Order: sequence, then structure tokens, then C-alpha cells
Amino acid sequence: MSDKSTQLLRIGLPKGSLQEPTMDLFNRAGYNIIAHSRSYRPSVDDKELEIRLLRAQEIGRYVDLGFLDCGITGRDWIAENGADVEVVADLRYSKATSLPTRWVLVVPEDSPIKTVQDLQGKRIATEAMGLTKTYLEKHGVQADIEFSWGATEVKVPELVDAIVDITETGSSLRANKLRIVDTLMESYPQFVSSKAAYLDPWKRKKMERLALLLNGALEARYKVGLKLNLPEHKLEAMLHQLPSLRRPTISHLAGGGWVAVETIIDESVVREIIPELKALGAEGIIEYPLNKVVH
Ligand SMILES: Nc1ncnc2c1ncn2[C@@H]1O[C@H](COP(=O)(O)OP(=O)(O)OP(=O)(O)O)[C@@H](O)[C@H]1O
Ligand SMILES: O=P(O)(O)OC[C@H]1O[C@H](OP(=O)(O)OP(=O)(O)O)[C@H](O)[C@@H]1O
Ligand SMILES: [Mg+2]
Repeated sequence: MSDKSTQLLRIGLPKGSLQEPTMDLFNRAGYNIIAHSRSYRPSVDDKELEIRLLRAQEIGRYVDLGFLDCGITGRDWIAENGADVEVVADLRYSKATSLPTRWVLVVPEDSPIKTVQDLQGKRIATEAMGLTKTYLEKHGVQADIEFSWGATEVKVPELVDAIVDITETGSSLRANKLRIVDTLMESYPQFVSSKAAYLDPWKRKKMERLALLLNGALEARYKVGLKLNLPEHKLEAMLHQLPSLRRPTISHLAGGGWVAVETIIDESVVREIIPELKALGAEGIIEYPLNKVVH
């Protein structure tokens, strides 16, 4: 049927570590996803979208094969699978922070292994076999790499000498008394499309709009809006003292003598700035959250 209302974009989203932050991001981008606890086919309030929840490790491959039009998963797994896909957008979010995931070579704190060269003839466990193999080859080191189904941290030093695993905040490494020897890769999620979907004008446009809203929501994450009124003769001093206000919008208030100032700033500097504005003579200071910022 050529009826526009029947057009569908089939998107794969990651279950597991990235599920919650991904659902949260879609929510902030304006899509309400309702995922019933045992269902991998969540419903969404956009009839042009069809969502499938899949393991992060598999999404790249199903997009490459064209079973999904597009998907969101870690760049790490897209690379590991050698998936031949188009990148619609990089999405810089993570599980707990805004730090990227890092794949790290890790040993027990008291291990004699200090550099990759010390791994010669040793045993390494990892979920990312391809990444680890390429890394060792690059350094001319021969070691036994064995596939790990997970819970990899528990395997050193009894079962293997070293592991290659994921870290974000470092708390799992600290809890297991492990030390990083080297970083193999940094990864954020990527929004990827199949070659065919990318060539379909309707799907391409739909994906690009979605990417714009997702990135707009990410951009707004750590920013807030700030509004205040200031005696006009204090304006110069304010702009001079508070460069983090960047280029605010200034409008003149009726009656003269006062200006209204409006700007978007990093949430982290607000607690410094508000008391300074007050000290400068600002009144009616309001801070408000933002849903999206699109440049
Ligand atoms: N703690 C984390 N912080 C940020 N990103 C993470 C974290 N753990 C995993 N990821 C990212 O989520 C994706 C899936 O991670 P992973 O391969 O560990 O699977 P999972 O969803 O955690 O399931 P499991 O580990 O139980 O097999 C990867 O792209 C990875 O980079
Ligand atoms: O540096 P950190 O912030 O501690 O993050 C790293 C942890 O996150 C991942 O586990 P995940 O949450 O995916 O659970 P899993 O063990 O089931 O994979 C990874 O396998 C580490 O255990
Ligand atoms: Mg995991």
C-alpha cells in the first residue's frame, strides 16, 4: 500500500545495561514508551515506530541484515560484529553518567602484570574476542583469549591472568580490587541504519528527525534556563563578571531603567551564579529546566 499512514520504521533498542537510559532518553525526546515487564515489543505513542528490544550485542547484526531498519546500541558492539551499517547519529549517553564506556585490560591490583607485553603466554577472558585479538596483535603479544559469557571480573586471578571488560564509573573495578593496565576502546551508543532504510527517503527523514530530538534531549540534560531582571546600569558589570552567561538575550522593561536578561547555562555553574546575580542587584531570578536544546 502506498498510503502514508501505513509507513513504519522498525527500530531495535537495547535491553540490558542501556535499556533504562535509552527509555529515559526517548521519554525526554517526547516519545512515551510503555514496556511491559516480560515483553520485548514495547508500545510507543507514535504509530510510525515499531520497537523491538534486543540484546545490545545483536542489534548491529540485525540492522546490517535488514531485519531492523535501524537501531541504537553501543559503538563497541557494532564494531565487534563488523556490522555494515550507516551511522545516523552518535548519542553521547551512558548508563549512570555522561562518561563513555571503556573497554579496559584489567588485572588484580597485586598482579605482576604491568604492561600488555607482560601478557605473553598468559590467559585472558573477555566478551569482546575480536577487540582483544586485534589489540594483542597490534602489540605483537601471543596469549590465549577465551570467550566469557559475563561475570568476567570474578575470573581473575583463579581462572585467568587478565580480563578485558567494560568500565564506566570504575566502581566495579574498585569493588573487585582490580587495576587497569590499558584502555582498548571508548564507546558511546550509536543510532545506526541499514543501507536500505538509509536509501528510503521516508525512513531516512524519520530517522533524522528522531536523531535530532534525541540529541536535543541529550543537549538539554545538564543545562537550565535562567531569567532575571537587573538595573540597566549594572548590565556591563554583570556581563564582565559572569562570562558563563555567554550571550544572553536582553530586553528592556517598560518604564525604563531595568532590563530582563535570559540565557541558557550549564546547571553546574548555577549555584555560583545566582548568589552573584543577587549581589549585583538582580531581582526576580528564576531557573527552569529544559526539555530540548537544538542548535
Ligand atoms: N556500566 C555501563 N555504563 C555504560 N555503558 C555500558 C555499561 N555497561 C554496558 N554498557 C554498554 O551497553 C552495551 C551492552 O553492554 P553489555 O555488553 O555489558 O551487555 P549488557 O546489556 O550489560 O548485558 P550483560 O552484560 O548482562 O550481558 C554496550 O554497548 C556497552 O558499551
Ligand atoms: O565501572 P562501572 O560503572 O562499575 O561499570 C562497569 C560495570 O558495568 C557493566 O556491568 P552491567 O551493569 O552491564 O552488569 P552485568 O555485570 O550484568 O553486565 C560491566 O560489566 C561492569 O561490571
Ligand atoms: Mg554488561
